[in-house]
Amino acid sequence: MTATCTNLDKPGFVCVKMDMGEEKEVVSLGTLSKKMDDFAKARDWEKYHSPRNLLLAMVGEVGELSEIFQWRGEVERGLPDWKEEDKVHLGEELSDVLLYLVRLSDVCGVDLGKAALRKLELNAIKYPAPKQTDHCVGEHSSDNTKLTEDN
Ligand SMILES: Nc1ccn([C@H]2C[C@H](O)[C@@H](COP(=O)(O)OP(=O)(O)OP(=O)(O)O)O2)c(=O)n1
Repeated sequence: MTATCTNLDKPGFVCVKMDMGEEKEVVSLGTLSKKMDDFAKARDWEKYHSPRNLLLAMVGEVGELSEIFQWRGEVERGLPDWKEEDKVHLGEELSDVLLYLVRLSDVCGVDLGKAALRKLELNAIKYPAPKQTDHCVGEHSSDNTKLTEDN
């Protein structure tokens, strides 16, 4: 990722220029956090958005998310056999969990993006990637990245 710019046509989206030159539209955690704050303020719901309430609400939504997978047996990546409406429902429940998580982090004064990046670094130290053998290592560093991403 090399540069970002605000996409004026699509509020909430940020256009990110990737290393290979292509552009991608993404939504930042900061945007979600701000929108949740606006949502709560507009309804005078800030008094309900205490850390404990938000945590319980999030856990409730994790339960709703779990129900979607309940009794289905193992599910293939990409959900190729799912109906479109089930995928939409999945997106809604995933969003509820994310929105409460973002809001919880916000009211606790935790910068979730920063904390998550730091945690990824700690994870990499705790679980080092296996050393690549001559057989695996390609000529370019991007080959090494690919190996890590696939793991
Ligand atoms: N006090 C509240 C209540 C709701 N929401 C927002 C965050 C969630 O994204 C969504 C949750 O709404 P519901 O509690 O109505 O839950 P569902 O949308 O899952 O509906 P249902 O439980 O009927 O399936 O609304 C919120 O911020 N604060």
